[in-house]
This record gives sequence, structure tokens and C-alpha cells, in this order.
Amino acid sequence: MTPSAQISAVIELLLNIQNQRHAPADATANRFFRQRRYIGGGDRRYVSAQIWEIMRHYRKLQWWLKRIGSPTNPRMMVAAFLMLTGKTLTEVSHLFSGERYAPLSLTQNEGLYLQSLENQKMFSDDMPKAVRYEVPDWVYPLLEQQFGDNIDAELSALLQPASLDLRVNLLKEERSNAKEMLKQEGISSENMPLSPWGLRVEGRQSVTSTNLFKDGIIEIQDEGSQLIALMTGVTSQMRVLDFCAGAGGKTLAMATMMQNKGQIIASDVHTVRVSAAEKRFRRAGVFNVQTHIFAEGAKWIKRRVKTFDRVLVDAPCSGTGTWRRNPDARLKFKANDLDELVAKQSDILDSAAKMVKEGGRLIYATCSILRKENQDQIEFFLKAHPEFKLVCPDTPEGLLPPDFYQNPTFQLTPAQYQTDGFFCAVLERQKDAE
Ligand SMILES: C[S@@+](CC[C@H](N)C(=O)[O-])C[C@H]1O[C@@H](n2cnc3c(N)ncnc32)[C@H](O)[C@@H]1O
Repeated sequence: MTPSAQISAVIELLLNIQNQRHAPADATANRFFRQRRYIGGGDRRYVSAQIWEIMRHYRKLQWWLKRIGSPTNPRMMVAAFLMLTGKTLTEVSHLFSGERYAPLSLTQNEGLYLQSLENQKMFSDDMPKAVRYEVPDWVYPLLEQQFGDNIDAELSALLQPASLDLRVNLLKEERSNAKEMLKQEGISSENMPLSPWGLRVEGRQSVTSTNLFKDGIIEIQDEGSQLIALMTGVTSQMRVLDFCAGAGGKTLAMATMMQNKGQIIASDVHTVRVSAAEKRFRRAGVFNVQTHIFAEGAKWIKRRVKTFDRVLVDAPCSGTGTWRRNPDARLKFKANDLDELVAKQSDILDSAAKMVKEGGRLIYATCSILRKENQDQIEFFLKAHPEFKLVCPDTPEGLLPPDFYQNPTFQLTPAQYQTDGFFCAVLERQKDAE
């Protein structure tokens, strides 16, 4: 593709993303490329990279265009993006050439709007902070209250692209061997600073096409997610329930901790996710897991009241901690979404708590950085459930970083730990008084 044709594809994809507001942007992008097989690998990578950058600067681009009185359509967003990332008006005019496969030529008005962006930077001092950091206006005050003086550091880190993190399946291979094998497949990685299973890959690489991935030796999993699994403290003698198992990321990590022994039940309400999890369990050689799909009625729960040593609730949440990976999610997040999620999490916690045996533990986790879903949720739960107490993790020594053993709750953020944002609380059901 010519550079102009690439820009044309970027504009078209951005229009698709805007029109399919309810679909995640990466799903829309995948569909877009599937329908245009003629776009080769290199061009596809270029168009994707540009789109993710535009999504990462979406509010700022809209702010600039409104400020100069321009329409905020995809065409002007892309042109403004090019100007604000260093192209001159002449260069942008060449790209918008009007030739075959190129975007239509810039109109006189468009040229004038863009001229006023010459020598401007993406960030402007008089931009509101919520725009600068690409968070919804209603979310910014919540985060400001939580992070205080650290707000700028926290929100800048949340704007950076996330690293590509892998978890080595110790059931199949040592981390050092996996690292070497990955290198032989052309992918360099480093041991992660916090997780004993983790490898961090340099740059953007396609790990899913490696033999290691196909053979179940590695899984893609953020370091924060690996730490949550570690905080459950599961061991090979236990009976464990992963209440919101989804596609099984944390189940897989817990199965490794349990050396494929004991029993894990991986449950969820979402059939497709559970099927995906089953496929991953097979690939990873994990056979101490059974799956369960929740149906209407609570019989399944009733029969298993107080029978599990550990129950993990990796709750459905706002995903605000993963905004580095999903820049479009931040644009879609609404205040009533948060209220609904908080109510749902509370219901799930109530059901899951019933299953924890005396002296057993309930581990609550979210990939959210919002207090309402995290600390406030746990405070509310403890008021309603005095039979539970917060306790420090009892994970076998040496698996977690030392300070993780001292705290019953943990908030991870990209700024502080270079992980996604995660919250975790460990609670224990007290023994009934005689
Ligand atoms: C954060 S995701 C889980 C991710 C998964 N644990 C992992 O590590 O890959 C939350 C999951 O909760 C599930 N869920 C939503 N409502 C639920 C409910 N009432 N009971 C159980 N699971 C539920 C969703 O289908 C989703 O898969």
C-alpha cells in the first residue's frame, strides 16, 4: 500500500470503530482486516499501530479540533493526529492527495484548520486533566481523591502501552529453559521482577504462533494477574473454587501451584469463556480442574456450602486497571456502569462466601483501580459478614515479593509495579464458636 492508502485505511477503520460503539475496538479491527485480506501483514501492522495511537489520544484530538472550530470526524482526527505528532501541513496535504486509494484532497477550510495546528504538541498546558489523561470527566475526581499528589504519575503510566507478559507453565518447563526456547524462536525476554513464573517480552511479538505457546509451555498473562493467583496460597491438598473463572487464566496459574493435584472447580456464567478455558487446560496439560456453568437457581451452591478451602472471586469489574491495553474502554465507561458492577460484585461475593469452609479463605480480586469496586466493596462485605476477617497471604515462602506477605489487601498500579491495575483482598472465615 502507498502511505496515502494506509492513511485512507486508518480513517476507514476509525469510522468503523466509531459506528460500532458497543463492540470492543480490537474486535472491530479484526473484522475490518478479515474483510480486507488484500491488506498485507506490514500494512496491517502499520494501520493497527496508528489506530491504537489515535485511540490513546482520542480525547486530546477531539479537544484540539473543537478548539480550532473544526469538525471532529475521523478524517480530521487522523489529519490532526498526523500534525500533532510532527508532520507538516505540506506532508499531510501530500498524504491527502485525492489520488486513487488516497483520502480526498484537503478542502480549503480543512487546510486552514490544520494550519493552526502547525508546531503544536499533543499535550497543551490549558487542557483539562481529564482530557490530558484520557479519562471520563466523572472518573477524574474519583481518581484525584484516591491518588492525591501521585495523580499525574499514576495517570501517565496508565496511558503508556502495556508490556507483553508471559507466564511459564512450570508443569511443563522451568522458566530458564522456556526463556532459552523462546529465544531460539527469535523472541527475547527477561525474567519479571515480581512473579517467579513470568517472562516479559521485548517489543511487539507474535507469541501465539510459537511452538512454546502451541505446546502449552507459555500463556499470555499480565504480571499482576499472576500475583493474584499467587496470593490465593493454594496448595496441592486443597479443594479450590475459581468462582468467576472466565477463560481460566488464574485457574491455570493455581493448577501449577497445586502441581496438578487436589481439585479446582472453574465456574462462570459464560459458556463460551468456559469452553475456551477447557481448551487451555488441555493445552497446558492441566487435569485437576473441572468446569461448571452457573444456571438459574442456587442448588449447585447449596450443595457445596462451606466445602472449599479457597474460593477465588476474580470479579467482573470496570477494567479500569487494564486501560493501557484497551484505550477504547475508557471512552465508553459510564457512571451507571460502575453502579451496576458494584451491585453485581456484592451479590457474587455473598454467594461465593457461602462456599468457604471454616478456616478457609475467600480471595477477592478486580482489575480495577477504583476504590468503590475494591476497598469500599470489601468494607461493605465485612460489615455484612462478621464471620470473615482480613488476613495476610499464606502463600508458601519465596513465591511472592516480601512486602506482599505483610498486607491483607493490595492495590497494584502501572505506576507503582509496572503491572496492570489490580486489587486483591484475602479474607478468612473464622471458626464457628462452640
Ligand atoms: C475478570 S473476568 C474473569 C477472568 C478470569 N478469572 C481469568 O483470570 O482469566 C470476570 C468473569 O466473571 C464472570 N461472571 C459475571 N457474572 C458472574 C456471576 N454472577 N457468577 C460467576 N461469574 C460471573 C464473567 O463471565 C467473566 O468471565
